[in-house]
Amino acid sequence: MLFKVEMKVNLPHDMPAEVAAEIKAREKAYAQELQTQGKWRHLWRVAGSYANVSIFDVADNAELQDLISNLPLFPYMDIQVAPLCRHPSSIHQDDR
Ligand SMILES: O=C(O)C[C@H]1C=CC(=O)O1
Repeated sequence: MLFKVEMKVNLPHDMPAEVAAEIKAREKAYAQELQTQGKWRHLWRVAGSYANVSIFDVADNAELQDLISNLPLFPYMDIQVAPLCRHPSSIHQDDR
């Protein structure tokens, strides 16, 4: 199942820089592992914002919840999720 996930990061302004850097490093490693597994299909920065638009390919809602809630930045993000389905005009056969 495909999901569009929009994440906006809101780190506390008083968070020490080294704490933020450590969380971001863990987030990057986790995000890259999920991309390697094919579960995090697309990851795009929203220009001008500390936010991203992502496409996840997971078995079901429960797996998406599990993956997202384990993001190291999860406590500091506003997240919006939308389920996707194939567009009838799409020429991409791998869209599901
Ligand atoms: O930077 C972000 O958009 C937040 C988060 C998503 C992937 C990652 O490495 O950090």
